Amino acid sequence: SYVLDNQALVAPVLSQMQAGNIETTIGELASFQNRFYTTTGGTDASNWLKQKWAGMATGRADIAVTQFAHTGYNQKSVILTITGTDNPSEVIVLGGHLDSTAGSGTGESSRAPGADDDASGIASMTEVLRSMIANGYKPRRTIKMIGYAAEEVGLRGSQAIAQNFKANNVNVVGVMQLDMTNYKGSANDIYIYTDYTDSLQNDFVVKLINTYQPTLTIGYDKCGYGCSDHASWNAQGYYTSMPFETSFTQDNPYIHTANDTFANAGGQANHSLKFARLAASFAIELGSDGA
Ligand SMILES: N[C@H](Cc1ccc(I)cc1)C(=O)NO
Ligand SMILES: [Zn+2]
Ligand SMILES: [Zn+2]
Repeated sequence: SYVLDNQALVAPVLSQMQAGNIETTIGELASFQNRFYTTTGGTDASNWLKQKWAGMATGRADIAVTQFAHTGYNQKSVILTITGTDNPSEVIVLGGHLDSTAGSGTGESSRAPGADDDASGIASMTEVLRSMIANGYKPRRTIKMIGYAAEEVGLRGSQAIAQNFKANNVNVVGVMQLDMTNYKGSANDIYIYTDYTDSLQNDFVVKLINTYQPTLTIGYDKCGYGCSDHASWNAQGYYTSMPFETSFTQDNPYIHTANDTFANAGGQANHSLKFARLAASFAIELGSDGA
């Protein structure tokens, strides 16, 4: 439910989260020449993320990491599953995309670091995972973290996954998308996007920010189109939210170029940490609810 009644579980996980760890993961992902959905870099990045998350989950029998193969291109999505203890059929999804692009004509040697778009989102999720494990957190519901393939070419990875989940009647109770979390280009800290998302869940997200990160300021905006993977889940009727780094007109000008670097987002991950903490509070508040 959207009642905040798991503060004792949320607080220690949030306090342990650090920007430096997010910076490290952004650097690792940005070091691939590109992560485009049809290149070897795109395939290598997917395999790398699977190995990284699996390594972090060592010793946790309730955590599994799999790859979701897509038809028509080699890059696979990566799905980490933390199986719930006593209410496992109800599922929370945190998502970001692992592919990157340098724009039209991206090929094997194209440089596309995608530090903000969307290494920042993957790195934010990874820090959530690390702190949950460090604190021995075990959810009652199932929590899935998904690195989508092929977002840049039409939300293709998330569309396949959301359709698959719907076809299999997976009871996803909430989805949060983290796409671009580290470029602070606007006055407010977190912008709640109101199109292709769910308004009641968005109100819950605002409550999470006001409760767990009360110094942060909130803005609202719209993309006007399906601007990231949340739209794939929305299309299948699932509740989604997309907290975003800036207002629509002030978005990161470097994305989809070789200049989407960590340095060009300010050379620190403090903005991403806000989104990582929001994602952690979202997953733990919802994930700790019984049937
Ligand atoms: N279209 C999105 C980028 C994007 C998303 C939201 C806003 I506001 C501005 C720009 C993309 O490239 N996602 O990978
Ligand atoms: Zn993106
Ligand atoms: Zn993009």
